[in-house]
Amino acid sequence: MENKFNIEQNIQFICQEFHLENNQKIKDLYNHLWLPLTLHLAKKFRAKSQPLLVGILGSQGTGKTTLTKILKYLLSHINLSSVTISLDDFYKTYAQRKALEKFDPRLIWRGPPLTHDVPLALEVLTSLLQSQPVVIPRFDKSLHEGKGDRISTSDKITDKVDIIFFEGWFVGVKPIPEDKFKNPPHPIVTEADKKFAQDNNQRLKEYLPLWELIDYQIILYPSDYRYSLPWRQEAEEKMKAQGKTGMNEKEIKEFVEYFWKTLHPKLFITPLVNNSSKRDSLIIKIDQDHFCTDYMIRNIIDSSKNS
Ligand SMILES: Nc1ncnc2c1ncn2[C@@H]1O[C@H](COP(=O)(O)OP(=O)(O)O)[C@@H](O)[C@H]1O
Ligand SMILES: O=C(O)[C@H](O)COP(=O)(O)O
Repeated sequence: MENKFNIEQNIQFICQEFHLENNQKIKDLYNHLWLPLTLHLAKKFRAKSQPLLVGILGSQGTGKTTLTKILKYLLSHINLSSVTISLDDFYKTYAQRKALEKFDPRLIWRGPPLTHDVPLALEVLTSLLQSQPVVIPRFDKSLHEGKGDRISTSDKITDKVDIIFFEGWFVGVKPIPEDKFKNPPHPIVTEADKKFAQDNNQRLKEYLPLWELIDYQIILYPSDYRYSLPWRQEAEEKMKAQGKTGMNEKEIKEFVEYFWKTLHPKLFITPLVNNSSKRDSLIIKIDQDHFCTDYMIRNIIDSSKNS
């Protein structure tokens, strides 16, 4: 199956298309992560023989969007169709979030539990899993000075899709025991911060039916969660370079810290990583330049190469 992949040509395309520097690290990622993972997902799909829902969890800027685009491209080489949906696509509209802010003034930014339309997400993902025609909403983060809004151009899917990528900053994250908030990590400092974190923990319950649909979970796990700040700045710069409006530096910092206060990666993602089972999840440990540092990954997915 591997000879369907022209390595040099694919790497060149990926780098050009996704604005990555063509270097040895990218070649290593291609050989040890992207290609074996593509084959692993194909194997999982064939075993299920129905659409496979792959959840991709990673804090801000870990590379969820880039990874799903690459996997989508490689899957097309073995005639598997895929679609990517972001948790962000299910954000409530700008107007709905303005109303939400009146209900809870702490919801000043998009992001926390309650700012998504969960029933809509359930409807869309269930339809895709049942190969029913569906309209996927889309969200543009650049609107309203970076606050974002749902856009009118949605994606209509009428053909059967083999693999559904569902990516987002807390896709698959579950509520944690209350005692974990006794000595919370920075920047959860004040009593008000603590209360906000605890309320978000409770509000996560609404999302559990969504996570139950996931067949296979991938977690992009940075060696330091604080990398989200430079990554987010980088992404916002790229957005502005395309002529779109975005947040300024101060706003980006507040936004990223807000996410940490909402569902802190140390509280919510680290336990998932520590308790994951190899059968239904894959942990991809990454360093600051998004390079996968964990060669164990080969052991997990190597078997797929022979299929
Ligand atoms: N494997 C990679 N190598 C180098 N840069 C990457 C890689 N993956 C993502 N990036 C860069 O990191 C930034 C955030 O990536 P993105 O895919 O948008 O993350 P997310 O969707 O998790 O927010 C972007 O500027 C992107 O080009
Ligand atoms: O609303 C957002 O900007 C995202 O949910 C978090 O950012 P990300 O796309 O970098 O994860």
